[in-house]
Amino acid sequence: MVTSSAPGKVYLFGEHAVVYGEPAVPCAIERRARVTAEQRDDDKLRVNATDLTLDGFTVEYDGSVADTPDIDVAEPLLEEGMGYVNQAIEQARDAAGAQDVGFDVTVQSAIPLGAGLGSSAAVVNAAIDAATRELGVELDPREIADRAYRVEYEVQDGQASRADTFCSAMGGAVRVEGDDCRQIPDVPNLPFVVGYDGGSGDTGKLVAGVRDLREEYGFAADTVEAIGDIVREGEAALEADDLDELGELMNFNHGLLSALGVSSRSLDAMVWAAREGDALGAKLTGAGGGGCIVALDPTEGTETALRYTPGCEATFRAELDTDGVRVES
Ligand SMILES: Nc1ncnc2c1ncn2[C@@H]1O[C@H](COP(=O)(O)OP(=O)(O)O)[C@@H](O)[C@H]1O
Ligand SMILES: C[C@@](O)(CCOP(=O)(O)O)CC(=O)O
Repeated sequence: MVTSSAPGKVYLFGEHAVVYGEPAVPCAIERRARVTAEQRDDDKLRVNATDLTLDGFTVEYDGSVADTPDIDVAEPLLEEGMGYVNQAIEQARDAAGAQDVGFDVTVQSAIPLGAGLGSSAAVVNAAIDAATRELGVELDPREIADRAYRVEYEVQDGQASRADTFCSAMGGAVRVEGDDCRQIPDVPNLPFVVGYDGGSGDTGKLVAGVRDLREEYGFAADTVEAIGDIVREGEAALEADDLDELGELMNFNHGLLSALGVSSRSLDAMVWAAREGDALGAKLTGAGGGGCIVALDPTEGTETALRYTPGCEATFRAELDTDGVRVES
C-alpha cells in the first residue's frame, strides 16, 4: 500500500490565455490531495472518494467500475466525476507495463473541487505516483506531470494546458508556455490569501466560452494576448521582488478575465472586498465561474474583509508549497 500526495495551486497570472499559447504563472500551495493505492489480486478498480460531490450530490463511490456503483447518481455524472481517477490508474498501468492489475484507491483531499485550486491535477498526480510506486516503479515528477496532462487533456476533451499538472507535480512557482514548462527559481515570499465562495465552475464550459469569444471577436483575441503581456510584466516584477506591481498586475488580469466572461458576482464581490481590505491586488484563480479568488496581502486586512463579505464561505492564507508530488508512506 502506498500513499502519495500532490499540492493544489493558485494562478498568479495567466489562466485561460495559457490554453492559447500565452505564458502563465501558477504557484503550488500547501493544500494537498492524498491518494492511497493498494494492488488487488484481481483486475478490478475500487475507488473510495468521500470528498467527491457532483452537482449537489455527495457521492461515496465505493464500487468497481465494472459493476454498478453503490450510489444513486446518473451514469454520465459518475463517469465525469471518476474520469480523472480511472484515467490516472490507466496511466500508471501503462507506465509500469502492467495492464491487468487492479487497485483499491482512496482519495482524500483538502482542495475544494472545481474551485480553481487545481484539485483534479493534484488528485491525478498523486494517483499516478501512488499506483506506480505500488507496482515498484518510481517515475520522475516531469513524467508524472506529462502523464497527468494527458489525463486532463482526455477528460477535458482536448481543452487543457500543462499549467495545473506541471505546477502540482513540481511544486513552487512555475512558468508554462505551450509545451515549455519551467520552475521559477528564488521566488519572493508571496503572501497569498484565498477567498472561496463555496461554489465551483465548469472548466470545460468556461474554456469553451472563451474560445467562442476569441473566434467571434478580434478584440477578445487581443484580450487573450494582453493577458500574455501581463504575465511577461509579472515575471519581471517577480524577479524584482516588487509585490506592489504584482498586485497591480493581478488587478488588471482580473479585469481582463472578467471581460472574457469567466468571473461571477461572488468572485467579483470577493475581489472587491480584498481590495477594500487593502490587498496589494486580487483576481479570480483558475477557470472561474465560481470558486476561489487569490489576493496578495501581507497584513490581516484581506482575511478580515473577506470574513465579512456575504458570499464568501471561507478564507485562508495559502503558503507557497515548494514540494510537488511526493510519497507519504
Ligand atoms: N477529492 C477528490 N476525489 C475524487 N475526485 C476529485 C477530488 N477532487 C477533485 N476531483 C476530480 O476533479 C474534478 C474537479 O476538477 P476541475 O474541474 O479541473 O477543477 P479544479 O481543478 O479547479 O479543482 C472533480 O469533478 C473530480 O472529478
Ligand atoms: C482555465 C485553465 O487555464 C485553468 C483551469 O484551472 P482549474 O482547473 O480551474 O484549477 C484551463 C487550463 O489551463 O487547462
